[in-house]
Amino acid sequence: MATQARDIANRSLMTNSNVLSVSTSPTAAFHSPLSSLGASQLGRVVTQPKQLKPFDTQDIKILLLENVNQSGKDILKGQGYQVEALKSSLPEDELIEKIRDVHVIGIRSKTRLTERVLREAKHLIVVGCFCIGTNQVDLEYAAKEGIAVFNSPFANSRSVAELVIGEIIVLARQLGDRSNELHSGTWNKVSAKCWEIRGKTLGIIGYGHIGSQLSVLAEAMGMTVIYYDVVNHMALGSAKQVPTLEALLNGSDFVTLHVPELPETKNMIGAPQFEQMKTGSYLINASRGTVVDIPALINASRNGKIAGAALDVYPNEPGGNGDYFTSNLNAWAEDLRSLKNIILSPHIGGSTEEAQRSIGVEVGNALVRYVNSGVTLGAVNLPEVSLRSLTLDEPNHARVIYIHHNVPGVLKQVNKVLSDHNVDKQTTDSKGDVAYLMADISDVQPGEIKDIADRLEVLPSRILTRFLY
Ligand SMILES: NC(=O)C1=CN([C@@H]2O[C@H](COP(=O)(O)OP(=O)(O)OC[C@H]3O[C@@H](n4cnc5c(N)ncnc54)[C@H](O)[C@@H]3O)[C@@H](O)[C@H]2O)C=CC1
Ligand SMILES: O=C(O)CCC(=O)C(=O)O
Repeated sequence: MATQARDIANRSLMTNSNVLSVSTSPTAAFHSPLSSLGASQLGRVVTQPKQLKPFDTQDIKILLLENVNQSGKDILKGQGYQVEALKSSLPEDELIEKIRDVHVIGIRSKTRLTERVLREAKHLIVVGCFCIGTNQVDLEYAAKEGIAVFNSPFANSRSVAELVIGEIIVLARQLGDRSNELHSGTWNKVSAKCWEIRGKTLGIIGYGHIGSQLSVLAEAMGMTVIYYDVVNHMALGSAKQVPTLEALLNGSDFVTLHVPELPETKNMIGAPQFEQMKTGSYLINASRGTVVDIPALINASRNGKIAGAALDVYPNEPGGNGDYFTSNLNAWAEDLRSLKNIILSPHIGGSTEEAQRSIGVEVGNALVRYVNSGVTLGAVNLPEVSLRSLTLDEPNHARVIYIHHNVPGVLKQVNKVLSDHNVDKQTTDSKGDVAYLMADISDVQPGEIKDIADRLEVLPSRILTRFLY
């Protein structure tokens, strides 16, 4: 689909002055040392960002789902975009209705942007995943349609790692059960099968941003850390990489999963893997619900193979707060809820004020950069391409963005179209079958842009063309 309607130009190429909050206090903010210095103190010549036309920023329609943090909403509203923000996700048919109209959609982990949904998104140019995971988006299809996808690759990693540390202690001390008992009026003071975590072995599956952060925290609590990863990662502290999943399962008192949702990680922990775990060990899953075979976990808990588990993620998750977690959603839900020493949390690994605020700023800024200037730095499905901003000193310039099939001869054809003008700067890169070209051309009048657009439109390689001027 290559529609004229998705060719959005926009009024501003402004730089964003929001600061990224990585504070430990709810109110403090982190300022880059440079942000307190005026540009003149740095000896730079100040050039005003150029106001782009013909479209107003108010023409950009944005739909934010799943309670995106205020920091993200503020950045997008600050640009003058039309922002509609909903607290929960939407059922697929309602999503399709809404997505038809918007240029930008912001989601978290719940909203599935499948090919069926994206096919209807005739105006969509970019998706913001206000989270780490992007498994909920059909990235390949989006790229084929020229729709960029951004995420926040590590702003909530620390929050997940801290939750897991908490869960390790809560499981080792059966704290969830003791608390539930006392909430219902029963005093039950026990020490049998309650343990310190000092000296125990934590096995981390997936030693990426979260797994490695957790490794450091766990060692600080006196645990021994081993990890298994398909990639050979540098061990932090005294942690040791083990060669196989089986070696990790054999050697760990606590096993925790931090892998992405992939075909290879589906049911990565099932009946055979529970057999390989130590009797009386614990399993924690704060990655994706598809990674653990839950009926196998229920069996392993009932037959005493595992002494407890903590789950933050599920194959099917409710759409919003207040929805029920029952067998209507997952056939085994009631069995799971009835088990002893099982912590069930509603996908809150990344849900802290710090993480959500940082994600809002990071993804909000990425969306503004993409809409206003076409820069794809940080995109997960398109090549990462950047050009310095146009300024007021360059009044008759236009930026051409040409997303196209990665086939031979395209540059020659595009440059033929642009050849009546001076190409001041140009960059291009490809990722798989899709390539992204940006060019700033000078001495171009608004009337001439239509002509350039029309000529690019008909090139067979075209996926999507945008003009910013
Ligand atoms: N519960 C929650 O709220 C949150 C959950 N997550 C989930 O956690 C996952 C991990 O996050 P990050 O650490 O940031 O990801 P990451 O990409 O930094 O690390 C993932 C690691 O898993 C490894 N891996 C991939 N396939 C594997 C396999 N088959 N066997 C062993 N290792 C494998 C990779 O090599 C990589 O080192 C995310 O993909 C997301 O699904 C992320 C944030 C919050
Ligand atoms: O906070 C969310 O909704 C999703 C967290 C998560 O799973 C992620 O960041 O991948």
